Amino acid sequence: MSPPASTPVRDRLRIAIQKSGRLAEPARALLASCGLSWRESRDRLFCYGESLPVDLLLVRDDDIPGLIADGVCDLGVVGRNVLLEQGGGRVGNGAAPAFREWRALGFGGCRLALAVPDAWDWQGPEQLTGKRIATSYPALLSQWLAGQGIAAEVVLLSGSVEIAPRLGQAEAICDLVSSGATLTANQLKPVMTLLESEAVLAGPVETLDAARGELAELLLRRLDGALRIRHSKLLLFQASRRVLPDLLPLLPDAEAPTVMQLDGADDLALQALCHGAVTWQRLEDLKRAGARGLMVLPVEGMLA
Ligand SMILES: Nc1ncnc2c1ncn2[C@@H]1O[C@H](COP(=O)(O)OP(=O)(O)OP(=O)(O)O)[C@@H](O)[C@H]1O
Ligand SMILES: O=P(O)(O)OC[C@H]1O[C@H](OP(=O)(O)OP(=O)(O)O)[C@H](O)[C@@H]1O
Ligand SMILES: [Mg+2]
Repeated sequence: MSPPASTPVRDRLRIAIQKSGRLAEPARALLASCGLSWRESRDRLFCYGESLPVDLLLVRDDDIPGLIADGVCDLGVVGRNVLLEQGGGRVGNGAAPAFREWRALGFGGCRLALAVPDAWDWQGPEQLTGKRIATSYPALLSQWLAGQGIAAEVVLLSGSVEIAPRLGQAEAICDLVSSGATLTANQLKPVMTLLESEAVLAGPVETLDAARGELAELLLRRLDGALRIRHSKLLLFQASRRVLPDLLPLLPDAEAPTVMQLDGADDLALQALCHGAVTWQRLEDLKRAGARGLMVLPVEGMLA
């Protein structure tokens, strides 16, 4: 996308993140783990990138897709729910897609679900025909209803959607669910999942210009490394060669372990990068299978 004539060309990359809210801190922490650091402006709405020419813009999450579409920022961290809702809304209005998901980031997990009063005997989506459904996600709900071939009325609310059935504004709702506590507190039950969501790195559909494109590539490489090792641990231990066939099946999530021979012909030192949880239970299983001197180390960084 070429910037409007009045927009000066930028050679610094600009990333929008939520100013405050669920995604604010994890987004910042993830970018910091990619080696980015910033100096904050006094109004705390803009952070100037110090370690790399990558600046942060602190905004409401709902504004992030539009800022990317307008070229005001290059990338953004936002819920998939918001990105797809706004994308659906734009396409519904005849606009071309301007932003897309570049990476799933593994935090901010929730789902967009359809919920009905506990008392309903839920038989299936056709029960929604002619009903009013309250939601803050009209585009995603309308798409889903159209896909199911159901004619229902979409009632738009910007928040506190779960209370709508009790207020008589709607018979059902479609909203984000995480623990399910808000639904339960409002005597509602989830019956369909429309979307599994998490925080994503969003970027433009079109490629960025050379300078910012290179910065974005660098950031993506670091991000992929950071995401890959997020739950990884380095496992060090020793074992006899003959128990290796018993140990390896206990490490299904490990990259091919490094095996070093120790002085005694039968003695090995092993080093395995495990991408799944290394629990106490797992360590005890490995010990039982013949591993000795087990040690679990955190992984600070990785570049493939
Ligand atoms: N209950 C939840 N559990 C986990 N993640 C959630 C939950 N609710 C929302 N999210 C995710 O976090 C994102 C941000 O939620 P938050 O409540 O902070 O947004 P907001 O109130 O719209 O903030 P803003 O003030 O920036 O507009 C949501 O779009 C969604 O992707
Ligand atoms: O399943 P749960 O864990 O209960 O979470 C779901 C609730 O969380 C979000 O609301 P939030 O707390 O952000 O309030 P808001 O919608 O008024 O911003 C969402 O809109 C649901 O209401
Ligand atoms: Mg918001």
